[in-house]
Amino acid sequence: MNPLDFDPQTLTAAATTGDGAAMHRLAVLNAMGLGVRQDWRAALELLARSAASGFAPAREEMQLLDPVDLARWLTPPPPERLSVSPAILAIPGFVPSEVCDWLRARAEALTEPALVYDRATGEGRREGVRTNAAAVFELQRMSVTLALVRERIARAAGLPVPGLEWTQVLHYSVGQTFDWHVDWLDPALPGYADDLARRGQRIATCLVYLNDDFEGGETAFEAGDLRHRGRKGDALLWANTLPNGAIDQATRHAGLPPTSGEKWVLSQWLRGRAPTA
Ligand SMILES: O=C(O)CCC(=O)C(=O)O
Ligand SMILES: [Fe+2]
Repeated sequence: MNPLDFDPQTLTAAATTGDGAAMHRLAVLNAMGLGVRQDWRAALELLARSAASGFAPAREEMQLLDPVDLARWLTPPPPERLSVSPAILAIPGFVPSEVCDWLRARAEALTEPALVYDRATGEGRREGVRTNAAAVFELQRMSVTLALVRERIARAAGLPVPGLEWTQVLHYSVGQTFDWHVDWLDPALPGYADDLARRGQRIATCLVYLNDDFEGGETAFEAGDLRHRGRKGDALLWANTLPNGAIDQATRHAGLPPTSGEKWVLSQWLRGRAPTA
């Protein structure tokens, strides 16, 4: 199977001949509604068939999700409001602990440590000012499990799944930080014009804390001097825009550096709509 091939027809043909990798890829497309109409039942059926064919990644996901409680995945737990303006919600118990571990392990395999080349020693060393490292889960790396997490995030935010950017998992070692920033794209900057026209604004951000065995490392908001650190599996969801659609200047925030241990967090940026071609 061509690693770049995500054409549903090609995949369906391959799946008919018993190709487990094609079945898994089709499961992902059905879960995301990408190139096909979104169909969670079909996605889970394809995942089961792929696992039964012996395709190892599908078997792993089946084991992880077993038994898949679809209704539960599709119903996010009730949020707690941390702030009205900016609008920030905490959602405890958003992702099961074993799924957090799995996502972290997959990110760990992908994340390049944030090293800079030290001319004196010729070795890589950590640089304090360098931002945290990130693993991007683009389509090639997508799984039914991550599609379930993304679906749950979209539902919690009340925004469409096709508007979700590729999910990232961020990693912070002691002292590493995601410095003060906003997640909305500045409409005043010409460099963002094309992207804004095609994809729309980043209306919301959702974080899922994948571990909590570290000190420091809070998510901090300038407004109200808010600092938040969820437990493993908890989500933090906030709006980057005001109800009238304008960017919310009060959403400046940072990922503060852990003072001991390391922090793993899933970061999901959400647009308000599917991209135009
Ligand atoms: O790690 C954090 O707490 C903040 C992450 C963040 O700001 C982002 O992903 O946009
Ligand atoms: Fe951010």
